[in-house]
Amino acid sequence: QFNPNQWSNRSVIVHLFEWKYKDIAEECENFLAPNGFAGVQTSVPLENRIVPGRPWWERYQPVSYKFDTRSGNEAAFLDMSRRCNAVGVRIYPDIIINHMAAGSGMGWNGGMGTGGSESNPDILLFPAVPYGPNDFNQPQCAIDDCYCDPANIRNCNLVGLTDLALSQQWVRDKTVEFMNRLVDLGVAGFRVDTVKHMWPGDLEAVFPRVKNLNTAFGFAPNSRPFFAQEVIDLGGEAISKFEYKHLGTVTEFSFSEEIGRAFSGRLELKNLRLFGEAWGFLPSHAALTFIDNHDNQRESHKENILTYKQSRIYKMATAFHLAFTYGVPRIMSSYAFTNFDQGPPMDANENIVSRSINADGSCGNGWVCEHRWHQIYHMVRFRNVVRGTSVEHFWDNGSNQIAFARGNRGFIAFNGQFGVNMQVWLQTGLSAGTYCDVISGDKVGSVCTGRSVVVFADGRGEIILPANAEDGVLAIHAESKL
Ligand SMILES: O=C(/C=C/c1ccc(O)c(O)c1)N[C@@H](Cc1ccc(O)cc1)C(=O)NCCCOc1c(-c2ccc(O)c(O)c2)oc2cc(O)cc(O)c2c1=O
Repeated sequence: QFNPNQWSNRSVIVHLFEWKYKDIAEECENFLAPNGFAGVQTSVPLENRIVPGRPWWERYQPVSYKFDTRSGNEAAFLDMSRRCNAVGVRIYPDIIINHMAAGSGMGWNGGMGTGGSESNPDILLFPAVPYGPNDFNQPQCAIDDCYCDPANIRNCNLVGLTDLALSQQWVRDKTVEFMNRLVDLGVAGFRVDTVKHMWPGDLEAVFPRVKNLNTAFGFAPNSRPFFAQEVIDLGGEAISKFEYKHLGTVTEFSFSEEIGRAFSGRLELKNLRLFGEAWGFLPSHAALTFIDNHDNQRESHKENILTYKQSRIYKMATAFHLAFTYGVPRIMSSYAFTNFDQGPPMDANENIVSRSINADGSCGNGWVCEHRWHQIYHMVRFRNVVRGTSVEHFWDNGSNQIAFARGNRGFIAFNGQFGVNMQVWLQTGLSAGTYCDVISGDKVGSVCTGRSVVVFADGRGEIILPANAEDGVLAIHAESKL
Protein backbone atom coordinates (compact mmCIF):
# COMPACT_ATOMS: atom_id res chain seq x y z
CA GLN A 1 0.00 0.00 0.00
CA PHE A 2 0.98 3.67 -0.20
CA ASN A 3 1.71 4.79 3.35
CA PRO A 4 5.47 4.71 4.02
CA ASN A 5 4.68 4.35 7.78
CA GLN A 6 6.93 7.25 8.67
CA TRP A 7 6.92 9.54 11.73
CA SER A 8 4.66 12.50 10.94
CA ASN A 9 7.42 15.14 11.13
CA ARG A 10 9.78 13.23 8.81
CA SER A 11 10.00 12.71 5.06
CA VAL A 12 12.56 11.48 2.50
CA ILE A 13 13.97 7.97 2.22
CA VAL A 14 17.73 7.68 1.56
CA HIS A 15 19.12 4.67 -0.31
CA LEU A 16 22.30 3.79 1.60
CA PHE A 17 23.49 1.61 -1.28
CA GLU A 18 25.86 -1.19 -0.21
CA TRP A 19 26.23 0.17 3.35
CA LYS A 20 26.88 -2.26 6.19
CA TYR A 21 24.09 -2.54 8.76
CA LYS A 22 26.29 -1.42 11.65
CA ASP A 23 27.19 1.76 9.72
CA ILE A 24 23.51 2.37 8.94
CA ALA A 25 22.66 2.07 12.65
CA GLU A 26 25.29 4.69 13.52
CA GLU A 27 24.12 6.94 10.67
CA CYS A 28 20.51 6.77 11.95
CA GLU A 29 21.56 7.88 15.43
CA ASN A 30 24.27 10.41 14.54
CA PHE A 31 22.93 12.01 11.34
CA LEU A 32 19.64 10.84 9.83
CA ALA A 33 17.39 11.30 12.89
CA PRO A 34 18.88 14.68 13.93
CA ASN A 35 18.36 15.93 10.35
CA GLY A 36 14.80 14.70 9.96
CA PHE A 37 15.24 11.80 7.54
CA ALA A 38 12.31 9.37 7.49
CA GLY A 39 13.85 6.11 6.34
CA VAL A 40 16.64 4.10 4.79
CA GLN A 41 16.50 1.74 1.84
CA THR A 42 19.06 -0.99 2.46
CA SER A 43 20.76 -3.22 -0.09
CA VAL A 44 19.34 -6.71 -0.58
CA PRO A 45 19.63 -8.69 2.70
CA LEU A 46 19.26 -12.07 0.96
CA GLU A 47 22.39 -14.22 0.70
CA ASN A 48 23.82 -13.67 -2.77
CA ARG A 49 26.13 -15.49 -5.17
CA ILE A 50 29.79 -14.51 -4.88
CA VAL A 51 30.85 -13.18 -8.29
CA PRO A 52 34.60 -12.79 -8.96
CA GLY A 53 35.61 -9.13 -8.67
CA ARG A 54 32.54 -8.51 -6.50
CA PRO A 55 30.59 -6.35 -8.97
CA TRP A 56 27.67 -4.43 -7.36
CA TRP A 57 25.13 -6.53 -9.25
CA GLU A 58 26.20 -9.73 -7.48
CA ARG A 59 23.73 -8.71 -4.73
CA TYR A 60 20.91 -9.15 -7.24
CA GLN A 61 21.61 -12.86 -7.56
CA PRO A 62 20.11 -14.58 -4.47
CA VAL A 63 21.21 -18.13 -3.55
CA SER A 64 19.13 -18.45 -0.34
CA TYR A 65 16.74 -16.58 1.95
CA LYS A 66 19.32 -16.37 4.74
CA PHE A 67 19.99 -12.76 5.77
CA ASP A 68 23.75 -12.98 5.40
CA THR A 69 25.60 -10.68 2.98
CA ARG A 70 28.58 -8.35 2.96
CA SER A 71 26.33 -5.81 4.71
CA GLY A 72 26.06 -8.10 7.72
CA ASN A 73 24.04 -10.99 9.15
CA GLU A 74 20.58 -11.26 10.67
CA ALA A 75 21.77 -10.14 14.12
CA ALA A 76 23.34 -7.03 12.59
CA PHE A 77 20.14 -6.34 10.64
CA LEU A 78 18.05 -6.59 13.83
CA ASP A 79 20.42 -4.29 15.75
CA MET A 80 20.21 -1.73 12.93
CA SER A 81 16.41 -2.00 12.84
CA ARG A 82 16.08 -1.55 16.62
CA ARG A 83 18.40 1.47 16.70
CA CYS A 84 17.00 3.18 13.61
CA ASN A 85 13.34 2.68 14.52
CA ALA A 86 14.08 3.91 18.05
CA VAL A 87 15.08 7.31 16.59
CA GLY A 88 12.30 7.43 13.97
CA VAL A 89 14.20 6.19 10.92
CA ARG A 90 12.34 3.42 9.09
CA ILE A 91 13.96 0.49 7.26
CA TYR A 92 12.94 -0.58 3.73
CA PRO A 93 15.05 -3.52 2.50
CA ASP A 94 15.54 -4.05 -1.23
CA ILE A 95 14.21 -7.57 -1.96
CA ILE A 96 14.26 -9.94 -4.94
CA ILE A 97 11.34 -12.30 -5.47
CA ASN A 98 11.52 -12.64 -9.26
CA HIS A 99 14.62 -14.77 -9.65
CA MET A 100 17.55 -16.58 -8.12
CA ALA A 101 21.19 -16.44 -9.24
CA ALA A 102 22.20 -16.78 -12.88
CA GLY A 103 23.97 -19.85 -14.20
CA SER A 104 27.68 -19.41 -14.79
CA GLY A 105 28.53 -22.74 -16.44
CA MET A 106 30.64 -23.56 -13.40
CA GLY A 107 28.13 -25.79 -11.63
CA TRP A 108 28.47 -25.85 -7.83
CA ASN A 109 31.62 -23.71 -8.07
CA GLY A 110 29.59 -20.88 -9.53
CA GLY A 111 26.95 -20.87 -6.83
CA MET A 112 28.76 -20.25 -3.54
CA GLY A 113 26.92 -17.69 -1.40
CA THR A 114 28.03 -14.87 0.91
CA GLY A 115 26.64 -16.86 3.85
CA GLY A 116 28.37 -20.10 2.87
CA SER A 117 25.37 -21.73 1.18
CA GLU A 118 26.00 -23.81 -1.90
CA SER A 119 23.89 -23.71 -5.04
CA ASN A 120 24.08 -24.83 -8.64
CA PRO A 121 22.15 -22.29 -10.73
CA ASP A 122 23.12 -24.17 -13.92
CA ILE A 123 20.72 -26.96 -12.92
CA LEU A 124 18.34 -24.85 -10.83
CA LEU A 125 19.41 -26.33 -7.46
CA PHE A 126 19.27 -24.00 -4.42
CA PRO A 127 19.21 -26.48 -1.51
CA ALA A 128 19.49 -23.78 1.16
CA VAL A 129 15.94 -22.54 0.39
CA PRO A 130 15.17 -25.30 -0.88
CA TYR A 131 14.34 -24.64 -4.52
CA GLY A 132 14.67 -27.17 -7.38
CA PRO A 133 13.84 -27.24 -11.11
CA ASN A 134 10.06 -27.46 -10.45
CA ASP A 135 10.16 -24.08 -8.73
CA PHE A 136 11.31 -22.26 -11.86
CA ASN A 137 9.42 -21.36 -15.00
CA GLN A 138 9.82 -24.22 -17.46
CA PRO A 139 10.87 -24.59 -20.12
CA GLN A 140 13.65 -22.11 -19.42
CA CYS A 141 13.61 -19.37 -22.03
CA ALA A 142 15.39 -16.05 -22.52
CA ILE A 143 13.64 -12.69 -22.63
CA ASP A 144 13.92 -11.48 -26.20
CA ASP A 145 15.34 -7.98 -26.57
CA CYS A 146 12.21 -6.34 -27.98
CA TYR A 147 10.37 -6.56 -24.67
CA CYS A 148 7.24 -6.81 -26.78
CA ASP A 149 5.52 -9.91 -25.33
CA PRO A 150 4.26 -9.67 -21.73
CA ALA A 151 4.36 -13.46 -21.22
CA ASN A 152 7.96 -13.60 -22.44
CA ILE A 153 8.96 -10.71 -20.20
CA ARG A 154 7.41 -12.39 -17.14
CA ASN A 155 8.03 -16.10 -17.72
CA CYS A 156 11.54 -16.10 -19.20
CA ASN A 157 14.98 -15.47 -17.76
CA LEU A 158 16.13 -11.86 -17.61
CA VAL A 159 19.78 -11.87 -18.77
CA GLY A 160 20.18 -15.46 -17.59
CA LEU A 161 18.74 -14.90 -14.11
CA THR A 162 16.83 -18.05 -13.15
CA ASP A 163 13.14 -17.07 -13.26
CA LEU A 164 11.12 -18.32 -10.28
CA ALA A 165 7.60 -19.66 -10.84
CA LEU A 166 5.73 -17.30 -8.55
CA SER A 167 2.53 -18.97 -9.70
CA GLN A 168 3.51 -22.06 -7.66
CA GLN A 169 2.32 -22.41 -4.05
CA TRP A 170 5.73 -23.49 -2.71
CA VAL A 171 7.49 -20.45 -4.23
CA ARG A 172 4.77 -18.13 -2.91
CA ASP A 173 5.03 -19.72 0.56
CA LYS A 174 8.82 -19.36 0.71
CA THR A 175 8.58 -15.77 -0.54
CA VAL A 176 5.94 -14.76 2.01
CA GLU A 177 7.92 -16.57 4.71
CA PHE A 178 11.11 -14.55 4.25
CA MET A 179 9.17 -11.28 3.86
CA ASN A 180 7.40 -12.06 7.15
CA ARG A 181 10.76 -12.71 8.81
CA LEU A 182 11.79 -9.20 7.71
CA VAL A 183 8.55 -7.83 9.20
CA ASP A 184 9.47 -9.60 12.45
CA LEU A 185 12.80 -7.72 12.26
CA GLY A 186 10.96 -4.39 12.21
CA VAL A 187 10.92 -3.27 8.56
CA ALA A 188 8.37 -0.64 7.42
CA GLY A 189 8.07 -2.02 3.91
CA PHE A 190 10.05 -3.15 0.87
CA ARG A 191 11.62 -2.01 -2.35
CA VAL A 192 10.76 -4.85 -4.73
CA ASP A 193 13.20 -5.52 -7.58
CA THR A 194 12.23 -6.31 -11.21
CA VAL A 195 8.48 -6.06 -10.67
CA LYS A 196 8.00 -5.63 -14.45
CA HIS A 197 9.09 -9.26 -14.78
CA MET A 198 6.34 -10.61 -12.52
CA TRP A 199 2.60 -11.04 -13.13
CA PRO A 200 0.44 -8.59 -11.16
CA GLY A 201 -1.76 -11.58 -10.31
CA ASP A 202 1.14 -13.36 -8.60
CA LEU A 203 1.98 -10.24 -6.59
CA GLU A 204 -1.69 -9.97 -5.63
CA ALA A 205 -1.33 -13.46 -4.16
CA VAL A 206 1.82 -12.59 -2.22
CA PHE A 207 1.72 -9.01 -0.89
CA PRO A 208 -1.55 -9.31 1.08
CA ARG A 209 -0.18 -12.40 2.85
CA VAL A 210 2.69 -10.38 4.36
CA LYS A 211 1.98 -9.66 8.03
CA ASN A 212 1.00 -6.31 9.54
CA LEU A 213 4.01 -4.36 10.77
CA ASN A 214 5.58 -5.27 14.10
CA THR A 215 4.19 -2.93 16.80
CA ALA A 216 7.32 -3.63 18.92
CA PHE A 217 9.11 -1.17 16.59
CA GLY A 218 6.63 1.67 17.11
CA PHE A 219 4.20 0.99 14.25
CA ALA A 220 0.50 1.57 14.87
CA PRO A 221 -1.53 -1.66 15.10
CA ASN A 222 -2.71 -3.03 11.73
CA SER A 223 -0.10 -1.05 9.76
CA ARG A 224 0.45 -2.54 6.31
CA PRO A 225 3.92 -2.78 4.71
CA PHE A 226 4.87 -0.02 2.26
CA PHE A 227 5.80 -1.18 -1.25
CA ALA A 228 8.14 0.57 -3.67
CA GLN A 229 7.86 -1.55 -6.80
CA GLU A 230 10.67 -1.20 -9.35
CA VAL A 231 9.13 -1.00 -12.82
CA ILE A 232 11.50 0.39 -15.45
CA ASP A 233 8.96 1.85 -17.88
CA LEU A 234 10.09 4.67 -20.14
CA GLY A 235 7.38 3.85 -22.67
CA GLY A 236 7.71 1.70 -25.74
CA GLU A 237 7.55 -1.68 -23.99
CA ALA A 238 4.68 -4.15 -23.58
CA ILE A 239 4.53 -3.69 -19.82
CA SER A 240 3.19 -0.52 -18.25
CA LYS A 241 3.88 0.97 -14.82
CA PHE A 242 0.12 1.48 -14.50
CA GLU A 243 -0.42 -2.28 -14.24
CA TYR A 244 1.06 -2.30 -10.73
CA LYS A 245 -0.13 0.94 -9.13
CA HIS A 246 -3.02 -0.79 -7.30
CA LEU A 247 -0.48 -2.89 -5.36
CA GLY A 248 1.58 0.00 -3.96
CA THR A 249 3.88 2.79 -5.12
CA VAL A 250 5.78 2.29 -8.36
CA THR A 251 9.13 3.80 -9.35
CA GLU A 252 8.51 6.68 -11.78
CA PHE A 253 11.57 6.48 -14.06
CA SER A 254 10.21 9.26 -16.29
CA PHE A 255 10.55 11.64 -13.34
CA SER A 256 14.26 10.81 -13.23
CA GLU A 257 14.63 11.26 -17.01
CA GLU A 258 12.65 14.50 -17.30
CA ILE A 259 14.09 16.29 -14.27
CA GLY A 260 17.53 15.36 -15.59
CA ARG A 261 16.67 16.90 -18.97
CA ALA A 262 15.38 20.06 -17.30
CA PHE A 263 18.37 20.74 -15.08
CA SER A 264 20.81 19.75 -17.84
CA GLY A 265 19.42 22.65 -19.87
CA ARG A 266 17.64 20.49 -22.47
CA LEU A 267 14.19 21.55 -21.26
CA GLU A 268 13.31 25.02 -19.93
CA LEU A 269 12.66 25.09 -16.18
CA LYS A 270 9.42 27.04 -16.70
CA ASN A 271 7.94 23.72 -17.91
CA LEU A 272 8.24 22.25 -14.40
CA ARG A 273 5.22 24.27 -13.25
CA LEU A 274 2.93 21.27 -13.81
CA PHE A 275 5.56 18.55 -13.31
CA GLY A 276 3.76 15.34 -12.44
CA GLU A 277 0.61 13.59 -13.60
CA ALA A 278 0.10 16.11 -16.40
CA TRP A 279 3.30 14.66 -17.92
CA GLY A 280 1.80 11.16 -18.06
CA PHE A 281 3.40 10.16 -14.76
CA LEU A 282 1.78 7.88 -12.20
CA PRO A 283 -0.66 9.42 -9.71
CA SER A 284 1.39 11.28 -7.09
CA HIS A 285 0.42 9.01 -4.18
CA ALA A 286 1.55 5.96 -6.18
CA ALA A 287 4.86 7.37 -7.44
CA LEU A 288 8.28 6.64 -5.90
CA THR A 289 10.47 9.47 -7.23
CA PHE A 290 14.25 9.87 -7.48
CA ILE A 291 16.89 11.84 -9.43
CA ASP A 292 19.03 8.74 -9.98
CA ASN A 293 19.15 5.19 -8.65
CA HIS A 294 21.82 2.50 -8.24
CA ASP A 295 21.18 1.22 -11.75
CA ASN A 296 20.61 4.26 -13.95
CA GLN A 297 23.42 6.31 -12.32
CA ARG A 298 25.87 3.88 -13.93
CA GLU A 299 24.56 3.61 -17.43
CA SER A 300 26.62 6.26 -19.17
CA HIS A 301 24.43 6.07 -22.29
CA LYS A 302 21.59 7.50 -20.20
CA GLU A 303 22.62 11.10 -20.88
CA ASN A 304 19.58 12.55 -19.11
CA ILE A 305 20.31 10.99 -15.72
CA LEU A 306 21.99 13.34 -13.26
CA THR A 307 24.39 11.85 -10.71
CA TYR A 308 26.82 13.12 -8.06
CA LYS A 309 29.29 13.59 -10.92
CA GLN A 310 27.32 16.62 -12.19
CA SER A 311 27.20 18.00 -8.65
CA ARG A 312 25.96 21.59 -9.20
CA ILE A 313 22.90 20.68 -11.28
CA TYR A 314 22.41 17.50 -9.24
CA LYS A 315 21.92 19.66 -6.13
CA MET A 316 19.53 21.97 -8.02
CA ALA A 317 17.47 19.01 -9.25
CA THR A 318 17.43 17.49 -5.76
CA ALA A 319 16.31 20.82 -4.28
CA PHE A 320 13.42 20.94 -6.75
CA HIS A 321 12.58 17.28 -6.09
CA LEU A 322 12.37 17.81 -2.32
CA ALA A 323 10.61 21.22 -2.50
CA PHE A 324 7.92 20.03 -4.92
CA THR A 325 4.84 18.02 -3.94
CA TYR A 326 4.88 15.16 -6.48
CA GLY A 327 5.56 11.59 -5.35
CA VAL A 328 7.31 9.85 -2.44
CA PRO A 329 10.95 11.01 -2.67
CA ARG A 330 14.02 8.79 -2.32
CA ILE A 331 17.52 10.20 -2.55
CA MET A 332 20.56 8.20 -3.65
CA SER A 333 23.67 7.84 -1.51
CA SER A 334 26.52 6.37 -3.52
CA TYR A 335 30.11 5.28 -3.45
CA ALA A 336 32.42 6.74 -6.12
CA PHE A 337 32.80 4.61 -9.23
CA THR A 338 34.62 4.91 -12.54
CA ASN A 339 33.31 1.83 -14.30
CA PHE A 340 29.93 0.19 -14.67
CA ASP A 341 30.54 -3.06 -12.76
CA GLN A 342 32.55 -1.56 -9.88
CA GLY A 343 31.36 -2.72 -6.48
CA PRO A 344 31.65 -0.89 -3.14
CA PRO A 345 35.04 0.02 -1.61
CA MET A 346 36.54 -3.16 -0.16
CA ASP A 347 39.68 -4.35 1.62
CA ALA A 348 42.13 -7.12 0.65
CA ASN A 349 39.71 -9.72 2.03
CA GLU A 350 36.87 -8.31 -0.11
CA ASN A 351 35.06 -6.98 2.97
CA ILE A 352 33.21 -3.71 2.39
CA VAL A 353 35.16 -0.76 3.85
CA SER A 354 33.14 1.65 6.05
CA ARG A 355 32.80 5.26 5.08
CA SER A 356 34.95 7.67 7.09
CA ILE A 357 33.43 10.95 8.31
CA ASN A 358 35.51 14.09 7.67
CA ALA A 359 35.59 17.11 10.00
CA ASP A 360 33.09 18.93 7.74
CA GLY A 361 30.66 16.01 7.93
CA SER A 362 31.36 14.74 4.44
CA CYS A 363 32.35 11.10 3.77
CA GLY A 364 35.69 9.61 2.78
CA ASN A 365 37.11 6.15 1.95
CA GLY A 366 35.50 6.27 -1.49
CA TRP A 367 31.95 7.01 -0.29
CA VAL A 368 30.11 10.02 -1.78
CA CYS A 369 27.29 10.33 0.81
CA GLU A 370 25.19 12.78 -1.20
CA HIS A 371 22.76 12.81 1.74
CA ARG A 372 25.45 14.53 3.81
CA TRP A 373 25.91 17.43 1.37
CA HIS A 374 24.53 20.44 3.27
CA GLN A 375 22.52 21.67 0.24
CA ILE A 376 20.74 18.28 0.29
CA TYR A 377 20.13 17.62 3.98
CA HIS A 378 19.04 21.24 4.46
CA MET A 379 16.38 20.55 1.81
CA VAL A 380 15.21 17.49 3.78
CA ARG A 381 14.49 19.88 6.66
CA PHE A 382 12.85 22.34 4.23
CA ARG A 383 10.52 19.54 3.13
CA ASN A 384 9.63 18.72 6.72
CA VAL A 385 8.94 22.40 7.55
CA VAL A 386 6.59 22.91 4.56
CA ARG A 387 4.75 19.57 4.80
CA GLY A 388 1.01 19.80 4.20
CA THR A 389 1.23 23.00 2.12
CA SER A 390 0.71 23.36 -1.63
CA VAL A 391 2.76 25.01 -4.37
CA GLU A 392 1.75 28.68 -4.71
CA HIS A 393 2.96 31.84 -6.47
CA PHE A 394 4.82 29.82 -9.14
CA TRP A 395 6.85 32.34 -11.17
CA ASP A 396 9.06 32.00 -14.21
CA ASN A 397 10.94 34.48 -16.37
CA GLY A 398 9.74 32.78 -19.54
CA SER A 399 12.76 30.53 -19.60
CA ASN A 400 15.12 29.10 -17.00
CA GLN A 401 14.49 31.16 -13.89
CA ILE A 402 11.67 29.86 -11.67
CA ALA A 403 10.47 30.24 -8.09
CA PHE A 404 7.56 29.10 -5.97
CA ALA A 405 6.22 29.16 -2.42
CA ARG A 406 4.99 26.30 -0.28
CA GLY A 407 2.00 27.90 1.45
CA ASN A 408 3.26 30.33 4.06
CA ARG A 409 6.03 27.97 5.20
CA GLY A 410 8.71 28.09 2.53
CA PHE A 411 9.99 29.66 -0.69
CA ILE A 412 12.54 28.51 -3.26
CA ALA A 413 14.11 30.04 -6.37
CA PHE A 414 16.23 28.54 -9.18
CA ASN A 415 18.54 30.28 -11.63
CA GLY A 416 19.09 27.86 -14.52
CA GLN A 417 19.72 30.77 -16.91
CA PHE A 418 23.35 30.15 -17.82
CA GLY A 419 25.41 33.35 -17.53
CA VAL A 420 22.48 35.54 -16.47
CA ASN A 421 22.04 36.98 -12.96
CA MET A 422 18.67 36.57 -11.28
CA GLN A 423 17.49 39.69 -9.46
CA VAL A 424 13.74 40.08 -9.10
CA TRP A 425 11.11 41.08 -6.55
CA LEU A 426 8.78 38.14 -5.90
CA GLN A 427 5.87 37.14 -3.70
CA THR A 428 7.28 34.60 -1.19
CA GLY A 429 4.07 33.82 0.69
CA LEU A 430 6.03 34.33 3.93
CA SER A 431 5.45 36.74 6.80
CA ALA A 432 7.65 39.82 7.10
CA GLY A 433 11.17 39.22 8.40
CA THR A 434 14.72 38.28 7.46
CA TYR A 435 15.22 34.70 6.29
CA CYS A 436 18.48 32.77 5.94
CA ASP A 437 19.12 30.95 2.65
CA VAL A 438 19.67 27.31 3.63
CA ILE A 439 21.54 26.46 0.41
CA SER A 440 24.44 28.95 0.62
CA GLY A 441 24.50 28.61 4.40
CA ASP A 442 22.14 28.27 7.31
CA LYS A 443 20.66 30.08 10.28
CA VAL A 444 23.25 29.66 13.04
CA GLY A 445 22.13 31.23 16.32
CA SER A 446 20.95 34.69 15.30
CA VAL A 447 22.95 35.08 12.10
CA CYS A 448 22.80 33.84 8.52
CA THR A 449 26.08 32.21 7.46
CA GLY A 450 25.10 32.54 3.78
CA ARG A 451 22.73 34.73 1.76
CA SER A 452 19.58 36.16 3.32
CA VAL A 453 16.27 37.56 2.06
CA VAL A 454 14.29 40.44 3.61
CA VAL A 455 10.55 39.81 3.25
CA PHE A 456 8.29 42.86 3.61
CA ALA A 457 4.76 43.15 5.01
CA ASP A 458 3.23 42.35 1.60
CA GLY A 459 5.19 39.06 1.47
CA ARG A 460 7.48 40.29 -1.30
CA GLY A 461 11.24 40.17 -1.23
CA GLU A 462 14.13 40.81 -3.62
CA ILE A 463 15.51 37.48 -4.81
CA ILE A 464 19.16 37.67 -5.89
CA LEU A 465 20.91 34.65 -7.42
CA PRO A 466 24.04 35.60 -9.42
CA ALA A 467 24.88 33.42 -12.43
CA ASN A 468 28.21 32.48 -10.85
CA ALA A 469 26.77 31.55 -7.44
CA GLU A 470 28.15 28.27 -6.07
CA ASP A 471 24.61 26.86 -6.22
CA GLY A 472 21.89 28.02 -8.62
CA VAL A 473 19.18 27.72 -5.98
CA LEU A 474 18.04 29.76 -2.95
CA ALA A 475 15.67 28.35 -0.31
CA ILE A 476 14.14 29.97 2.78
CA HIS A 477 11.57 28.66 5.25
CA ALA A 478 9.75 29.41 8.50
CA GLU A 479 12.52 27.84 10.59
CA SER A 480 15.33 29.79 8.89
CA LYS A 481 13.80 33.13 9.90
CA LEU A 482 15.91 35.38 12.14
O1 LIG B 1 23.30 -4.11 -15.37
C1 LIG B 1 23.23 -5.08 -14.63
C2 LIG B 1 22.27 -5.08 -13.49
C3 LIG B 1 21.25 -4.23 -13.58
C4 LIG B 1 20.24 -4.10 -12.53
C5 LIG B 1 20.35 -4.74 -11.30
C6 LIG B 1 19.37 -4.53 -10.33
C7 LIG B 1 18.27 -3.72 -10.61
O2 LIG B 1 17.32 -3.49 -9.67
C8 LIG B 1 18.17 -3.12 -11.87
O3 LIG B 1 17.12 -2.33 -12.10
C9 LIG B 1 19.14 -3.30 -12.81
N1 LIG B 1 23.98 -6.21 -14.81
C10 LIG B 1 24.98 -6.27 -15.88
C11 LIG B 1 25.82 -7.54 -15.72
C12 LIG B 1 25.00 -8.78 -15.73
C13 LIG B 1 24.50 -9.30 -14.56
C14 LIG B 1 23.80 -10.50 -14.52
C15 LIG B 1 23.61 -11.14 -15.73
O4 LIG B 1 22.94 -12.34 -15.73
C16 LIG B 1 24.07 -10.61 -16.95
C17 LIG B 1 24.77 -9.43 -16.92
C18 LIG B 1 24.32 -6.26 -17.26
O5 LIG B 1 24.99 -5.95 -18.20
N2 LIG B 1 22.99 -6.62 -17.34
C19 LIG B 1 22.27 -6.66 -18.61
C20 LIG B 1 21.56 -5.32 -18.80
C21 LIG B 1 20.78 -4.93 -17.53
O6 LIG B 1 19.79 -5.93 -17.29
C22 LIG B 1 19.35 -6.15 -15.99
C23 LIG B 1 18.11 -5.65 -15.56
C24 LIG B 1 17.21 -4.85 -16.37
C25 LIG B 1 17.64 -3.81 -17.20
C26 LIG B 1 16.70 -3.08 -17.92
C27 LIG B 1 15.36 -3.37 -17.83
O7 LIG B 1 14.40 -2.65 -18.52
C28 LIG B 1 14.94 -4.37 -16.98
O8 LIG B 1 13.60 -4.62 -16.88
C29 LIG B 1 15.85 -5.12 -16.25
O9 LIG B 1 17.63 -5.91 -14.31
C30 LIG B 1 18.32 -6.67 -13.45
C31 LIG B 1 17.74 -6.92 -12.19
C32 LIG B 1 18.43 -7.69 -11.29
O10 LIG B 1 17.88 -7.94 -10.07
C33 LIG B 1 19.67 -8.24 -11.60
C34 LIG B 1 20.24 -8.00 -12.84
O11 LIG B 1 21.43 -8.52 -13.17
C35 LIG B 1 19.57 -7.20 -13.79
C36 LIG B 1 20.10 -6.94 -15.12
O12 LIG B 1 21.23 -7.41 -15.43
